[in-house]
Amino acid sequence: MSKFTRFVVDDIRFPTSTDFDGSDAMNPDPDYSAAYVRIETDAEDGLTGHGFVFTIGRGNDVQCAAIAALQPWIVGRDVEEALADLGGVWRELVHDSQLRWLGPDKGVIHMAIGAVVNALWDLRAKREGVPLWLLLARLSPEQLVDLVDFRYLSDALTREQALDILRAAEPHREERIAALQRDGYPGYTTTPGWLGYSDEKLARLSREAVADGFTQIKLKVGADLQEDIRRLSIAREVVGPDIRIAIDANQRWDRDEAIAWIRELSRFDLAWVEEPTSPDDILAHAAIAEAIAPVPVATGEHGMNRVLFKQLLQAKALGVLQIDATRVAGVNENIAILLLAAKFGVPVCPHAGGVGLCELVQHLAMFDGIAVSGTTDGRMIEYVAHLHEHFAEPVEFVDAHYRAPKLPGSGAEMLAASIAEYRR
Ligand SMILES: C[C@H](O)[C@@H](O)CC(=O)C(=O)O
Repeated sequence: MSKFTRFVVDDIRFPTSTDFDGSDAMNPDPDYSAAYVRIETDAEDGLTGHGFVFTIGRGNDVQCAAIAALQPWIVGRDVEEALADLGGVWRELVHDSQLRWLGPDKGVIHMAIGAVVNALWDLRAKREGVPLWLLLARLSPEQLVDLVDFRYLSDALTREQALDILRAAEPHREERIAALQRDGYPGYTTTPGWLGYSDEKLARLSREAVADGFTQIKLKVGADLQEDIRRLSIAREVVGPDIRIAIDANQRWDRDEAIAWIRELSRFDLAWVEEPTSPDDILAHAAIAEAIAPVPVATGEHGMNRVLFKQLLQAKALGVLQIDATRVAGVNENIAILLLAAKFGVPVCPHAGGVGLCELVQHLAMFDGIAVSGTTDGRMIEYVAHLHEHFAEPVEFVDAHYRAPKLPGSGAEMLAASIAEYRR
């Protein structure tokens, strides 16, 4: 029997480097930051659980305060009991009437719960000696549905339907695990596409992406139409007709502006149009999706909770669903969203532009490919080539594929030296 004894929150900020830009139409100068939590126990194994929320600059103060406020919910409780029932812990935190009042199910408090839930999953995977993706991929369908809260979802997805999805994928799980360990999971890159890069850098990085084996790149758009046309002309010229180019407006447009702007850019043969408008505006997304078909709308990195994803799917408002490992309330809620996507037959291509998001979200995509959708067809994880060196198990990326993580845990643990150097 052991207890949770310490709960340490660190405000970690990585200033934008001269080499890496990271700017988009709504975030001109982002300082990538992490509101980072480490949970300790009095167990002899000395293992710790790590989780974080990706934020930008001073917003990290607010997020750290929200995570710190959750300490009384964790410290002092029994470790084995909590880790054996992470569905119960999730429900307790998300349905707590005092925390719920601050949402419900949205904003900094919801993301704070996500960081804590993810830290508990990190600890559980370390205790079981396996990477998180493998731990999840070997849970039974019954254990997986017990992690999910079907309240507010049952008009689109019931527990029984979720069980059917998971049972359908169950027979070939071990073959898919072997294939993942052999081949990796496909990725696409946003590295060439940040708004602040010169034409020369855009062309060079796009050329390098193709040489590195990528079949898709992503360009930020939405600040200026003529600039977008110029930058897309350069990228298309460099990569040729066979490489997919996705665009990402980071919520810049109103509905009708989005439709008109995208029509101007459609000559560049777009793979998808990401975050065209407010992430909460389901009807505008549906109208945009209808107007720009067959080019799919992609969204989700700012999706606040499972209910929003349910409605986006019900309204046919997205064609590519982008989960984010630190936006909703942790692993459990992302399992619910993966199940919803499978129910509606929509591919999941996770968001990973930020610090540590590649490290975390790869586990969820790999789990999806093995045990939920059971496929990687039409699916890719975003890849961005920066800040990986701060993590205990940085992503391993070979021939445009994520290699399956091998170390026990969720990938969230940062190196002590990096925390010491970048902590405020
Ligand atoms: C501010 C972040 O860099 C954001 O632009 C990332 C993002 O939207 C993406 O990678 O997609």
